[in-house]
Amino acid sequence: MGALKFIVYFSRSPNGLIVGSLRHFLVPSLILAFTAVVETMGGKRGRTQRKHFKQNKENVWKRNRSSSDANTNPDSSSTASNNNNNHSPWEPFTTQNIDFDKYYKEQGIVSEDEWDEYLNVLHKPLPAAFRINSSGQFFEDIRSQLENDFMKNLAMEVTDDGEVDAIRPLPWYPGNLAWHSNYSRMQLRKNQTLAKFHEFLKQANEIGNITRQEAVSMVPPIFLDVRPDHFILDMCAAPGSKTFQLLEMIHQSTDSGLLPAGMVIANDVDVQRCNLLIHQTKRMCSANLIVTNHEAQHFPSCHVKQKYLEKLGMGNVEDEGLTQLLFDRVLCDVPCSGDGTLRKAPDLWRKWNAGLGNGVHRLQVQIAMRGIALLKVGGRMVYSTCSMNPVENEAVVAEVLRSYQGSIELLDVSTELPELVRRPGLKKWKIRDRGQWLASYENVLNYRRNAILPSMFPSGTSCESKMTETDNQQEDLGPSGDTTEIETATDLGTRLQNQNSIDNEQTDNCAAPEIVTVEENSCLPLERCMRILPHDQNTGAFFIAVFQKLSSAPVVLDDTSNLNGRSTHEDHKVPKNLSEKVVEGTIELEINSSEDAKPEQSLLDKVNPDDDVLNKESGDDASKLDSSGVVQEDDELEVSEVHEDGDTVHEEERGGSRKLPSQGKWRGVDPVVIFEDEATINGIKAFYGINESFPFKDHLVTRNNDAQHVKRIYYISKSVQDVLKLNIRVGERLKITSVGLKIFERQTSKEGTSSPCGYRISSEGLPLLLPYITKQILCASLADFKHLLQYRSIKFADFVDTKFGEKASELTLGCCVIVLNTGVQAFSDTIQANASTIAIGCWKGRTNISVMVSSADCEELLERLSVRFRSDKDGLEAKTKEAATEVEDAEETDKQADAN
Ligand SMILES: C[S@@+](CC[C@H](N)C(=O)[O-])C[C@H]1O[C@@H](n2cnc3c(N)ncnc32)[C@H](O)[C@@H]1O
Repeated sequence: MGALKFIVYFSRSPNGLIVGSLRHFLVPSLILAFTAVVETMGGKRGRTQRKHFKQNKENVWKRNRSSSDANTNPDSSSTASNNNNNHSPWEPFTTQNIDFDKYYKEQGIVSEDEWDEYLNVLHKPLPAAFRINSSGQFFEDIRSQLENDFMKNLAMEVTDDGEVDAIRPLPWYPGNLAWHSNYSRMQLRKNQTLAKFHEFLKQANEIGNITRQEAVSMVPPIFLDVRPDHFILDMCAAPGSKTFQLLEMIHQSTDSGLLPAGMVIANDVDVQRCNLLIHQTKRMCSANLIVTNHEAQHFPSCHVKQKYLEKLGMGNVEDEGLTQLLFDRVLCDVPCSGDGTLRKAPDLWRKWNAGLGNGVHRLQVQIAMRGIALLKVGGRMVYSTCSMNPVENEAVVAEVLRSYQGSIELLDVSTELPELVRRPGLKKWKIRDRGQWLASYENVLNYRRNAILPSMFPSGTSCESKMTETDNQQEDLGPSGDTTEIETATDLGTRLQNQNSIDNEQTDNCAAPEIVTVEENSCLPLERCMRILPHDQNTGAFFIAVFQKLSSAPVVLDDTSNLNGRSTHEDHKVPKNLSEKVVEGTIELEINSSEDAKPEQSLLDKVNPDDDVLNKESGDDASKLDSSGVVQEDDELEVSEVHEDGDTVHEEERGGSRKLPSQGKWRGVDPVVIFEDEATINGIKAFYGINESFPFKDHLVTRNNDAQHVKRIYYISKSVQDVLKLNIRVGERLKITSVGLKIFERQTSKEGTSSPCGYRISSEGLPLLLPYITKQILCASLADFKHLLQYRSIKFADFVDTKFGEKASELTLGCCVIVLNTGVQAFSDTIQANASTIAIGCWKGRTNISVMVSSADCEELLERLSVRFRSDKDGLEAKTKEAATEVEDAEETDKQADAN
């Protein structure tokens, strides 16, 4: 059965990094085609990505120190024994982990009689899944090809496991737009039909017509309930599969040439992963996207206060555009231990231990808190992880609910997406630390209180409050009255002794609690959370919780917060209970950021005289916390408009309307500069005959201050423009790594320099501009259009339609657009483009027309055309001929009219 194989796995490691591992092992036959993401991206991947993957490559067979060290860590001791002592690198990797089994059995993640099935499925490779890009021009064709061709033709092709219907739509995903495929790579190559399917997947993925994505990972954006006018923040966005989904959602129903009113900010802390994100989302061609690079828990506030505007004599907030950056939707897909991806990343079996989840809990809470703070009242936030662990899931949700009590609600979404099988969140769980079970915070030894936090436990209470509670109301221990004693003080003493010997560490400062420890049970409605488990519908695992913000929450920051097991360091200041001191208004968590604000001169210096103040402010956000820990509302960003001497600056004093200056303060990040070089813009407009209704002003940006040497010009939507303007106003708090859609590119070829226009239209920008172009645009017959895609360059005289060849020769030297005549269009010079218009960017040279589209794009487009037009091929050609005759007749009539 097995065959010796080299398999390259790319998987999400616990911290969210993509880990590539070259494995040398006996394949039990089911190695999924999609697992080797590299295969599809390989040849085309940019330098940055290759470097990134290379750096993370790890041979899971190589015995490293951590596996031999595992004996010293009680939580991974059995993992080490699982690896056994035979150091042969040829042995299949382990998919067993006794600690894992113990941990999840104890948590009651599934009932006892389900356990074997659960584990059995968890050990199987993950079926591949992909989504059709619903905002793509060909999405209906692709869906119908899957439904009518592949699904039917492959109906007889059972998988190696005997699975029938190995490709099928995911029943819970709207509109048959997401699919499951369970063929192994070997199978995909076995016969022609499967090979064709494989080729289809590779090609469509590369172009962006489909996106490979784990089925369960598609769920969180659906629960966000996105509308095209929403401002959305994706807090931990890389590598960007969910960002892509969010962009699809806002673009879905937008007409050709128009942009939605909403926008997405996709953020990730890791610069290299931001590059993956940019690469991934580039396929979406969106002018409504900003990619930022911040720690999500410190994502900046961008807020210019109303009363400050009043102070400046600018009372009308409407006139000032956006004055605060809050979001209608926030996706909080946090870094996690990742054990929900075990089927895709089996190397995790070896690495898994309970400490992984404990280690990320604090960060997860901080990110989720920040997400809520940045949410508009009435807005939704989805919190999700690809982990099954309650400490990363229910415990985080509970802590957020406790901190924002009353001002947020955990939504019951049980009626949404009814076909998705999911389980309610847990109400009780335990914490495992260093080989010991802890049912309550009072079990935590003093010296472990830096790592094990009160918020990890179902009650969420610290020792002191717990003691007060137990003293006062022993009987009131949870809504169900579950007071099961699981450990007595004597047991605990014995356990502490055991732990002491296990850890071989001093226990001088151990707490010696004398209270009875009871199993905790959360009184919060955590059953509204959703846990998707692998054996329910043959997927990976995921956890999802949906919050709604009910009111602008008052908040107190307090050093003794539940997250502060360790110290009173500023970084750990997070909202605590809201019952004490409060401040009105939106929560502003201004926590000391480790990010680097560059105090360098930039274009901003010339425009904004307050730069020194701004730098000071963004470098020292923690100064906003007063001694009591209360956020000082008055400080909030108002200094962005105040001189150091305290004088306010009026807009007029700066010389009228303020320009959008560059983003120049972040080290290593190119500035975002509004491109307003009139001569160049007018030249572009005139060359392509771009209709005046196309909005240019303040919609073009570059990453280069020097207008004369701009290589790429990007287009931004009005929503993105508003955010950029606000960002300038607040002192460039957002560190923007990518923004907008590449619309024009400087000509670099020899011939390009002799064209009257120095810029060509990029493929990404063409769909947006198409309805507005009136010059340098021609309509070609299907035959000529296909020839162009096939041969990539055709001499004027060699076009099938000689008239088209003549017209092409009359175009001005430079970039041009060739539109496919689908029969409805007459061969005239006025082309009425709409969402269904198929067009490509070309180059009109001295003797020929050449396409300016990658060969992969050409191949995919050819494939799309052959699928779309195969059924009515004859009809189309007849229509084309008819249209050509009509035009000829019209021209003849014109000529006669002219002659008369
Ligand atoms: C689970 S992955 C996100 C997957 C992504 N949402 C998607 O669907 O493609 C977690 C991401 O969080 C990022 N991350 C880790 N710590 C972070 C932090 N403090 N702030 C922002 N991002 C962080 C990691 O770099 C990683 O890309």
